[in-house]
Amino acid sequence: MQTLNMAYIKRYYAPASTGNLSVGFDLLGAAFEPVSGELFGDVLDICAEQAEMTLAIVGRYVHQLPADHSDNLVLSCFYAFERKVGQALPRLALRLHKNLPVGSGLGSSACSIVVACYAFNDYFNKPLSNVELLQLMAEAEGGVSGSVHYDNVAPSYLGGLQLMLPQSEHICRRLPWFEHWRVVLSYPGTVLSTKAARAVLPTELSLSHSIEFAGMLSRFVSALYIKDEADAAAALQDLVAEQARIALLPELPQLRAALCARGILHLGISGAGPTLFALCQNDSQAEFAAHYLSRHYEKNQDATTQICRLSLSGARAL
Ligand SMILES: Nc1ncnc2c1ncn2[C@@H]1O[C@H](COP(=O)(O)OP(=O)(O)OP(=O)(O)O)[C@@H](O)[C@H]1O
Ligand SMILES: N[C@@H](CCO)C(=O)O
Repeated sequence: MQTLNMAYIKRYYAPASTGNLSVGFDLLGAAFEPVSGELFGDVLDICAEQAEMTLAIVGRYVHQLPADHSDNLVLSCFYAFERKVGQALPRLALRLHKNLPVGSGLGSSACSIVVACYAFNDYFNKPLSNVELLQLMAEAEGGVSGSVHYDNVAPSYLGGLQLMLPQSEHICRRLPWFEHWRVVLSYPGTVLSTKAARAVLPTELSLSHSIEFAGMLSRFVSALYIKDEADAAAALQDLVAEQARIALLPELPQLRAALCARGILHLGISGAGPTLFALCQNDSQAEFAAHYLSRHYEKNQDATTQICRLSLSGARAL
């Protein structure tokens, strides 16, 4: 209990992230931060070195986490980090500010994993390289969702819009982005586990479908590089997950039609959902989308809608 009010030695932050970005199932992800400057991501305080590991949890979404803190990803990341480093590390008093809702499609588990691994590596003088750290994060994320995918951990750690590069030693690469784009993230307040949302996915894609998927992702990436905003927006088509997941988010088509009728570029599923992301060309569109989604998509007191820009820096010490 004492850690709840303890001063901290170091404080770390990792931002929310949107996996898939509609067009890049498991291969594309972006980190976002509210334009208001609010910290919409988890914060981890290292409060003291001591004989045993302890974790206190505070923050808006603490009630969505298991009551038994020994199950918390922050602690499992500490032991996984210690194993990867290969030497016994001093035990810490930790405090997690759980600012992201769990099972939301905002990369909540990834965010806790990223902030924890980043914090331990920084605090213990960087024994792991960027790539080793990213692999550790992805393994931890795989343990939660049932499959190793980097599309939340990579952007939350490195910032920006990240494209995964299968079989490359680089793991992922940052893509260009339109600086004036705003993304409205709307979380309805209901929980959807990533495992459950993955269970409904098709296990195979036909040849023609695979080519269409690869083609649409290529169209999006090339449009970003040549700065063709209209073509990039037109390529935001989910040809893998949306059809299978629509039964879990039945309001999406109607909400999308209403927002796109106002010139908003796209409304898609953030990660596995239920959060939706609206891609907007400017602040006034973003304000409209935020107002509309707050009114028509939020369902309870856990809900939140945030107007965001791309998080350029990702995880960091505060
Ligand atoms: N610090 C933590 N943050 C988030 N989830 C945690 C944490 N510690 C343990 N968990 C558990 O990990 C699981 C996270 O589930 P899940 O992957 O569905 O959520 P999510 O990461 O919020 O989803 P998404 O990636 O779609 O945003 C839950 O069972 C949750 O109780
Ligand atoms: N790419 C993952 C993201 C989970 O947030 C999925 O859609 O299942």
